[in-house]
Amino acid sequence: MYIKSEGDRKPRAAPPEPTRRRLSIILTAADMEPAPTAEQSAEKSLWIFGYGSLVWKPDFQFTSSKVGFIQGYSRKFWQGDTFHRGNERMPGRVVTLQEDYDCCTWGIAYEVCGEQIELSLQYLNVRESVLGGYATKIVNFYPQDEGPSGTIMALVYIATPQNPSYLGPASEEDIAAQIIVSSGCSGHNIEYLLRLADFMRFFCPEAEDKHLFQIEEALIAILPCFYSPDDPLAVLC
Ligand SMILES: N[C@@H](CCC(=O)N[C@@H](CS)C(=O)NCC(=O)O)C(=O)O
Repeated sequence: MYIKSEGDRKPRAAPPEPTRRRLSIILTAADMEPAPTAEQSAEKSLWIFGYGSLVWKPDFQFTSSKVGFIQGYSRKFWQGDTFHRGNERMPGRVVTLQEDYDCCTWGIAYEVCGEQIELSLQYLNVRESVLGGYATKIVNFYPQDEGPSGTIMALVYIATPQNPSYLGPASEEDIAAQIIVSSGCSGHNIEYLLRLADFMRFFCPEAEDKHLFQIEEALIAILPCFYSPDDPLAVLC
């Protein structure tokens, strides 16, 4: 099943060969854990959909994960961040979801079972809501390569325009310029952008995301030193 993604459908040019380090970071998040045991299957489970840093840094225990998408939203670098990727004087820019009927947003859904549920929600409440300004919502998640019958209800964290850190729309060039000068407790804002772009290139090559890749292109145009065919993150790591 393929839902029209943001922008055009044509696959992008073949991505640069991923270096082992970059792909190993992304694979950690997307690695399929062993099938749940019978006891786990009998346990309660919750699915959590990630579309920003959660696709490459979930940092909570989960039982399984699936790459896929949610419908009716587009991913935008419209949320300010004064902790993880910025500070009060120079807020960074991280992603949130904008309601957009014709679009879908790709990411990873993580299944948490049993005690993983409370532990993951406690952790994400601090990381996403307390420190990030995100609120929770329940959405339908469509796993890659599964039909409509495979739809899964998932929890997602969205930063609405009502939260105090919301920055709203800006040109991709201005967003790139803000990302270049921002860094916070979790690292540089450039890393946040490039790891998300890497995830999309390697796990969702068919799912165009114009906003994300235009920001990446604008950043590379400003700082060509940050982009070498083998590892754009070399300078940061
Ligand atoms: N809720 C989105 C965005 C999450 C996100 O990027 N949140 C920021 C909070 S401002 C974060 O956790 N950053 C951690 C980091 O940048 O390493 C997701 O599902 O991935």
